[in-house]
Amino acid sequence: MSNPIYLALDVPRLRDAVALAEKVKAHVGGVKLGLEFFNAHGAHGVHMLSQIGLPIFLDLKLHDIPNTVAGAMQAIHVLEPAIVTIHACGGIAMMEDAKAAAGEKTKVVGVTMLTSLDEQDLGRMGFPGTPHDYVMRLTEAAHKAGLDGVVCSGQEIKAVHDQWKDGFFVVPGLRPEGGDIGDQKRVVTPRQARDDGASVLVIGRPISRAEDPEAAARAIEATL
Ligand SMILES: O=c1ccn([C@@H]2O[C@H](COP(=O)(O)O)[C@@H](O)[C@H]2O)c(=O)[nH]1
Repeated sequence: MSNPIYLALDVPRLRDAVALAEKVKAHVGGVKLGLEFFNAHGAHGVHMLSQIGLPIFLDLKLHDIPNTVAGAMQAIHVLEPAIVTIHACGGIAMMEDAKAAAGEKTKVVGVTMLTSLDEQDLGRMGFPGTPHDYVMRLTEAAHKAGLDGVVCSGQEIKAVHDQWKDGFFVVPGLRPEGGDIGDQKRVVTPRQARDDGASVLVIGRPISRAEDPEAAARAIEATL
């Protein structure tokens, strides 16, 4: 089985991102380039990281009208990402058009509810109900729209997997036992997320901010 860990490269300088990926590449299955990286380094940065030889996950969380999101998907086609994220709450038509515009080898996954939010946050934004219900509703919509899968927290992955047996599921908000959770709220360990059905385990700061990132990645890999 391939390594499900994708390292989130949320570091400001391109050369630091490349050096970090080089350091841990034996212990991860791919790299995730998000808004911080892509807005700073764009396509050039993606090409630089591609040279390391790991699959690239573009975590762009696209969220706009269908025509605009489809155009963005076409624009990144040339970068051949293995995975791209869009926001599932952008609607069924937006998700359908995004999937249709993506390259054949690119998995398009819908972000359901950010792992930095909890039930209280939902209520404060005017959405009654639990994270579980919110995630399950958006998962159903993403499935209906023909996406490859969703992004959810490790607290919902089991239910999501039960509802969508052959889906592709990305789980961030992961911390080794006792790790600092920072701004994340719905958190589980990498091992629990994997056991409950995650396809991809997104891990950033527990590796990138460790004193010895290579040792941290190796230790997390050993728990799986
Ligand atoms: O719901 C979500 C969606 C995406 N992310 C991204 O994952 C990493 C997590 O980083 P850590 O340092 O391991 O907390 C980060 O790039 C987020 O943008 C998420 O956390 N939650």
